[in-house]
Amino acid sequence: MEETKHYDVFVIGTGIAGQTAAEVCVKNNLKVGIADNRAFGGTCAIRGCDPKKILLQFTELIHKSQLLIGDGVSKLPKIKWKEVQKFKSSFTDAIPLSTEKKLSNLGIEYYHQSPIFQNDNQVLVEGKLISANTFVIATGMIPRPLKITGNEFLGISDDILNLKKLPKTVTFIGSGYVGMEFACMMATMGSKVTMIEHGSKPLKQFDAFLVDKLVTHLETMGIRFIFNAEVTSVEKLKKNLKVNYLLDGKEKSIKSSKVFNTAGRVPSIELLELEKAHVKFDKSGVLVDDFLQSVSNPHIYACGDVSSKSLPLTPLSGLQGYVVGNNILKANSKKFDVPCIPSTVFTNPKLSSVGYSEEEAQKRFKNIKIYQGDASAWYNAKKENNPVYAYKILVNERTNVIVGAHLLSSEANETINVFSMAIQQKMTVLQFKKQMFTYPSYSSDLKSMLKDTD
Ligand SMILES: Cc1cc2nc3c(=O)[nH]c(=O)nc-3n(C[C@H](O)[C@H](O)[C@H](O)COP(=O)(O)OP(=O)(O)OC[C@H]3O[C@@H](n4cnc5c(N)ncnc54)[C@H](O)[C@@H]3O)c2cc1C
Ligand SMILES: NC(=O)c1ccc[n+]([C@@H]2O[C@H](COP(=O)([O-])OP(=O)(O)OC[C@H]3O[C@@H](n4cnc5c(N)ncnc54)[C@H](O)[C@@H]3O)[C@@H](O)[C@H]2O)c1
Repeated sequence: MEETKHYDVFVIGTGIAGQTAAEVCVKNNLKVGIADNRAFGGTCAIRGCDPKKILLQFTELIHKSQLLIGDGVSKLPKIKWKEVQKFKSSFTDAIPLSTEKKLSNLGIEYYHQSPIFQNDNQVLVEGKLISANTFVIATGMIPRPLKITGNEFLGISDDILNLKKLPKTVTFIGSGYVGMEFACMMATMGSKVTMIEHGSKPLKQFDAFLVDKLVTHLETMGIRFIFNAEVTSVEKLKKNLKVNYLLDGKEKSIKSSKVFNTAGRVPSIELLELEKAHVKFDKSGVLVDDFLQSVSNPHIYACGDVSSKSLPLTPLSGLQGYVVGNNILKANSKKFDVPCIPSTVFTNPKLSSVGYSEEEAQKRFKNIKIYQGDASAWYNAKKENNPVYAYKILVNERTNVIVGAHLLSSEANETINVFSMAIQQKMTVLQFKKQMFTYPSYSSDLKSMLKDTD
């Protein structure tokens, strides 16, 4: 007979969503347990946003220097990749232990295994049968395995982040956020990069006018894009990997020393045996209602990337963890309203977006006004010799309220936050133009983007 244990709340997953939900509950005197089957700390801190940005700051240094060669820069900085990796590891290596310490100090008991549901309110973990009044599923997402021969030769984003040296040639299958960011990083560092995408363009969620400009720029950096292609298999050769694909019905192939699967991520639910707990799920994740409670089992909530109501972004996962914690404490008192959430693809230049896309705004409002332009001749871009700078701002014509902003620039990840606040505050163009910004700065350009041209 297994040892049994009971918790008020048992959380599965120690990423931002799971940690936030657990913390809210334990700070309100509930008995909380948590489990993770990998090192504690989650994707963002160990295998995602944070280590990625550490690596990218070095490639950004190279990119900025490349643009200024002959105008004051005579030689590109020499990046020692081994040292870069060591620096990055000094952040990531510390996360698991500090997370365990934090959980322990809060009085949360933890387990290092994937729990397996036994029934509606019991799991088996580390040989213990654990019951809880409420379970929180916060297991995030994992790369979607490609069902092709040779899938085992493909690397994933974890492998890219830990590369000991940069490959001379590299192919990415899939050109979403992950593929585009790492392709840009490696191309800047001198790798010959090919992107194979089954759609007709990359970054489908982003504004086409800006995506086209980004792609054109990345092509001038040497990245080769192959669109509308279906990868059929990957073969291991003596030195290289060979990717076979179909393009316009013709069989083609490309060789490179590394190939990465960047074709999207799927909810990490396979090991949990959710069927035994009557938890409904589909390809979007655990099906939840507006309170982030399972639609089929009231003992269970889901938050973060794994919930059907998430957009896989760190700030949203944290917010969902907070909502779940509060709904456990105060019987479904907080609905999860999708906030106005900005997002950035960290390429060079960066592509950022907040609020409605042009297509969404067209559907939602009778008339919209579009402020769109190429700002590469503006001072900010020119002082960097940066050939790419563009924008599209959407305004509800009836009310003059700003409803969407899309930016492509070296500082778009910061300036998009200004538009995010404006949209949340339902600012009109006039109110926005009354704001004062520092000069010279990319923020000071934002008002100029809202100038009437006629
Ligand atoms: C390469 C990369 C770069 C990214 N960059 C950004 C960025 O710049 N900005 C941004 O906003 N977002 C970024 N994201 C997305 C962001 O990392 C996620 O949205 C966020 O980490 C999700 O948090 P979470 O808590 O929901 O899940 P996670 O952080 O993934 O945590 C889930 C935890 O559950 C554990 N787990 C999984 N299955 C089980 C199981 N069966 N049993 C027990 N434990 C389990 C995992 O080990 C993990 O620790 C990036 C993602 C990747 C992959
Ligand atoms: N900067 C950020 O905020 C950031 C960075 C990385 C990831 N993320 C989050 O993680 C999520 C996952 O990112 P991702 O890049 O893994 O997925 P994604 O869904 O953004 O992109 C996957 C791409 O692969 C393509 N694809 C799918 N199957 C394919 C196939 N068989 N062959 C060729 N191409 C194929 C898709 O058409 C798409 O363009 C994102 O939605 C994002 O929310 C965010």
